[in-house]
Amino acid sequence: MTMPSASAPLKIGTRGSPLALAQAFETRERLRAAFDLPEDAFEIVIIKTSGDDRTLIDADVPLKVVGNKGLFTKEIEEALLRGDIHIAVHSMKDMPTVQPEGLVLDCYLPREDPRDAFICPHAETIHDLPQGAVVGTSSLRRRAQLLHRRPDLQVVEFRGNLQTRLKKLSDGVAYATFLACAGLNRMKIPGVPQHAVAVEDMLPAIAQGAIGIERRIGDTMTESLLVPLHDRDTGLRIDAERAFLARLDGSCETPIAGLAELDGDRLRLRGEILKTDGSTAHAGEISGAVGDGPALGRQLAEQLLSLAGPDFFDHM
Ligand SMILES: NCc1[nH]cc(CCC(=O)O)c1CC(=O)O
Repeated sequence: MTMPSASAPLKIGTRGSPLALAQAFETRERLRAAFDLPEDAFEIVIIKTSGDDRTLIDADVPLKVVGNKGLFTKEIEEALLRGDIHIAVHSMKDMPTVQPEGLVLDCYLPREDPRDAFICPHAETIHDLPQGAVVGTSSLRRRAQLLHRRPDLQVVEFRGNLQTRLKKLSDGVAYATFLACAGLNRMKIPGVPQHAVAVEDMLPAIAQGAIGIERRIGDTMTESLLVPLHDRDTGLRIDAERAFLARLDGSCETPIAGLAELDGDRLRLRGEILKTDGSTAHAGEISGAVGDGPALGRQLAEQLLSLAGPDFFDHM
């Protein structure tokens, strides 16, 4: 196969946020090491997405009103389809369960810590928060899970990059907030008052902590370059979690959480769906052979759907 080179570099498409760039650099480094290539055999191509639009992001409206799935990916996928880039690097948590015609997303880097991080200078867990404390988050899932366990808390909308959010904490706008451990670990920001949240307290978002690499169907050159990058265990876990999500996806506004873990040849999948206000939650788990992840995901989804009943999805 023809290797990428300085005169014909492999073009890596990414958003321009610090986290997205860290993920693109990790992808480049893994490719470079796998094929012993120089850095200039790769070109990082920054693509602006609707999700990056400042007027939308900074406006004081909940993110769900702006739109959710696909918000950060549409323009990048268009560049991929046009052939402007060879691969696109994504946080799998932000990816819809179905890709556009002509694209495939089946290469996953080794997953980072999937847990949420509790960011608070004064407390270590959500149970230590004072009665009625104000917590900032724009995530419907984190809001619902938090209120389910601590109905006394007050949740406020919290947006902006990590630095902005930390400033808001020190300014007293909120007492605590949450971020994904994966993002914090990948950006290697020192001095953040963070504690990983037990998954029993807050089950992560589907695919949290996983990076996926998308390509064009039929681009066999790129396909073979990605072979050594794929992490099998991550793939088995993400396949189970995304099958669970796909079966529930009709309920687009309902907070959904899920986490698959491997133990030898067994896969254990935990899942949870909640009312947005945290008043009700339905959780369950299922175990089976590692290769049966997608079937287990669908089964667990069916289980939770029947527990919840038809009236649960009031936003459908
Ligand atoms: N929705 C934004 C987003 N997409 C992926 C991550 C974190 C990294 C990851 O989960 O891989 C974040 C930020 C956050 O939740 O703190």
